[in-house]
Amino acid sequence: MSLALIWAQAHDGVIGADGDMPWHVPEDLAHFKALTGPDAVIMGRRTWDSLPARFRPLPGRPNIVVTRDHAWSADGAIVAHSLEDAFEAAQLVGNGQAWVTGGAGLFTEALALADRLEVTELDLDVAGDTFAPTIGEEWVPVTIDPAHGWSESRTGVPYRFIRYERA
Ligand SMILES: CCc1nc(N)nc(N)c1OCCCOc1ncccc1N1CCC(C(F)(F)F)CC1
Repeated sequence: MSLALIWAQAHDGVIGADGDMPWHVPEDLAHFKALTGPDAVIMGRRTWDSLPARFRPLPGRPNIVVTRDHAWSADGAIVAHSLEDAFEAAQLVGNGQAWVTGGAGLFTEALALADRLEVTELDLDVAGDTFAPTIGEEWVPVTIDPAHGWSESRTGVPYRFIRYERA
C-alpha cells in the first residue's frame, strides 16, 4: 500500500480558515479528482464535515474517516480510530494507493508514513488558522507544473502543482 498526501496551500502554508478553504480554484478541484481517481481517501473528521454535501462521501471511492470519537459514524464513511487503522482499512478496501486529504493534524502524522506529496501552491496571500506540515529536506520536488512561473486560474489565482518524493 502506497500512501500519498495531497493538499492545496496559499502563502505561508495556509490550508484552511474557519473549517474551509478560503479560495476557489476549480483547476485544483480537477487536479485533486484526476490524481486521486478511484483510490481510497483518508481524512480527519473535521475535513469530512467540511465537505459540501454533494461530495460527502467523495464520489466513487472508499472514504475512510479518522476520529477518536468511538460513537461517531456517518453514511458513506468507513470509520477508523487512528491513522494506522485507516491505513489498514485502505489496504483491505483500496486498490494499493491511498491518499490523505486533510486536515493539518493528519498531514503531520501521515508525513512520516508517506512516500509522495502532491502540493498545489497558490500565489495568494490569505489569512488562515490551519497550516500545511513543514516539508523536510528528505523530500525533493520531482515535478513542478508549470515548469517555470505559474498558471492562472479562471478565478484569477496563480497556481502550480508540485510533486515531492523522498530523496
Ligand atoms: C479539492 C480540494 C483539495 N485540493 C487538494 N489539492 N488537496 C486536497 N486535499 C483537497 O481537499 C479535498 C478534501 C476537501 O474537498 C473539498 N473541500 C471543500 C469544497 C470542495 C471540496 N472537494 C471538491 C472536489 C471533490 C471531488 F471529488 F470532485 F474531487 C472533492 C471535494
